[in-house]
Amino acid sequence: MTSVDFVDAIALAKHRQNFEETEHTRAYREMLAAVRGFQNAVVQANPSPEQLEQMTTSLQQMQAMLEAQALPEVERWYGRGGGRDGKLQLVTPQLIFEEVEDDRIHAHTTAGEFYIGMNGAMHGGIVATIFDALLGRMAAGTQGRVCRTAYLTTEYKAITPLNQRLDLVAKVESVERRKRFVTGQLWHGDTLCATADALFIEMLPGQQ
Ligand SMILES: CCCCCCCCCC(=O)SCCNC(=O)CCNC(=O)[C@H](O)C(C)(C)COP(=O)(O)OP(=O)(O)OC[C@H]1O[C@@H](n2cnc3c(N)ncnc32)[C@H](O)[C@@H]1OP(=O)(O)O
Repeated sequence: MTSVDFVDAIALAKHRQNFEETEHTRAYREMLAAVRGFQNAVVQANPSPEQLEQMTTSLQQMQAMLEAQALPEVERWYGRGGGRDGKLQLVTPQLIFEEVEDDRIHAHTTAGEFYIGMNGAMHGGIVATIFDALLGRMAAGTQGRVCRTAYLTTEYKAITPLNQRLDLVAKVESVERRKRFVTGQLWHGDTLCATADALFIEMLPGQQ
């Protein structure tokens, strides 16, 4: 495939769906887990000036090491993967997929302190981002349909807690031509914390 082919979302998505986890990519997944751990720690501490200087220098060194190896999107591992452990990504807490059917998904997650809004509640934008990832996976279904979000509406019904298991349910409500209407629920135990409804549109060849 040439870089021109990757202007096409379907070509890019199909290329990226074809991803086999190896020992090397599992080590990358572990590194991302360490980044999550770091993010959770960094929001909770007020380090001393000496510690801050030391950490800033170390982070700048790691950043330079990564920048020297930067790759075009098509070649990166980031954003790929799937299966039970979900994608290699940092934009939401890790989603664990327990059941994936063509019209229903059950997943769970536990969000660390990094995703805090205020007073122990998850940030509302993160709740919506979790739904975009979950409902996007629902729209893709078991066949890996390539879809984009046309709209996503989220209702916040109760505080979404951090550091506790959250259960996520998604359903396809209806399908009309390229349109897939999907809904989602986010539960903490018996408490319904948030709901979402969204429209995903299946992409046409040539669309970005
Ligand atoms: C390689 C990467 C690809 C994989 C992606 C994984 C994505 C994960 C999910 C995302 O977060 S995507 C990022 C956020 N979404 C976007 O950036 C999408 C921006 N919008 C668009 O690109 C276009 O608007 C879109 C592709 C969604 C639709 O444009 P089209 O020109 O293909 O569709 P068209 O306008 O012809 O509409 C098709 C049908 O959907 C309906 N429709 C479109 N947008 C609508 C809307 N907002 N509300 C209600 N209906 C809508 C439209 O009326 C029509 O209905 P009918 O079939 O009944 O005629």
